[in-house]
Amino acid sequence: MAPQDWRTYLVTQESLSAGRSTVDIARAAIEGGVDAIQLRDKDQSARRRYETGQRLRELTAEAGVDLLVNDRVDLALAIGADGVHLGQSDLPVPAARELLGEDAVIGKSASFVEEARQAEREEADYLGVGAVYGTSSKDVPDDEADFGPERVRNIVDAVGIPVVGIGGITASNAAGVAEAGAAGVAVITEITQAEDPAAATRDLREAVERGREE
Ligand SMILES: Cc1ncc(COP(=O)(O)OP(=O)(O)O)c(N)n1
Ligand SMILES: Cc1nc(C(=O)O)sc1CCOP(=O)(O)O
Ligand SMILES: [Mg+2]
Repeated sequence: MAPQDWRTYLVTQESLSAGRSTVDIARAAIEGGVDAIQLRDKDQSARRRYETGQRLRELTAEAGVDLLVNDRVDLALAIGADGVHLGQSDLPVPAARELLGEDAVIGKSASFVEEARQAEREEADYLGVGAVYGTSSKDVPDDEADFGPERVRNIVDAVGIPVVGIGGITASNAAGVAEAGAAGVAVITEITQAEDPAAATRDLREAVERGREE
């Protein structure tokens, strides 16, 4: 599936998963109809993420869900992921493309219009734009924090590649992010901390669909 068709995108973080494993959360999110999963778990060793990534690859391949890896091109290659999500201080998109190949899906983080334009010039396939709302899942600098759907709209209007909103997104505010022009939403805790992660994924998807129709 292409990034413009992603409605819901799970970013994994086992330490925020209420005692459940990333593989169990991913399985439930797949049951709930998630479109893409990013292996993040930044606090874990490469070896541990490799082992988790192999399981995620099996599950996502069977379900037709896209699998991306946060930051690490080597890990993406090792587990046969569909692509990688790069931040502002990671490898430039063309260097990652050289290693992963033309078919890889490469996403880039952008919090400002100029970062978004630069990512598009580098031929990123999609943008992760945040933090749209307040989040305690990651430390975000003040000028990138809780900027609201208006900045999502500004970025969507400035580029021609799909935008995924991230940061503090829940089923209650996701429609507003989609209404601002985002193709979909990426979340950690809305799914990982939910009592029922499959239902949380379904609720998020419904909210995005509603926002897209506005
Ligand atoms: C979909 C998506 N968007 C943005 C990010 C943030 O990436 P980055 O800025 O590199 O921060 P870390 O996640 O690496 O801490 C993301 N991971 N996914
Ligand atoms: C990984 C990440 N990146 C962000 C950014 O703004 O780039 S915010 C974030 C954490 C998202 O977690 P939650 O859905 O629990 O708020
Ligand atoms: Mg990163």
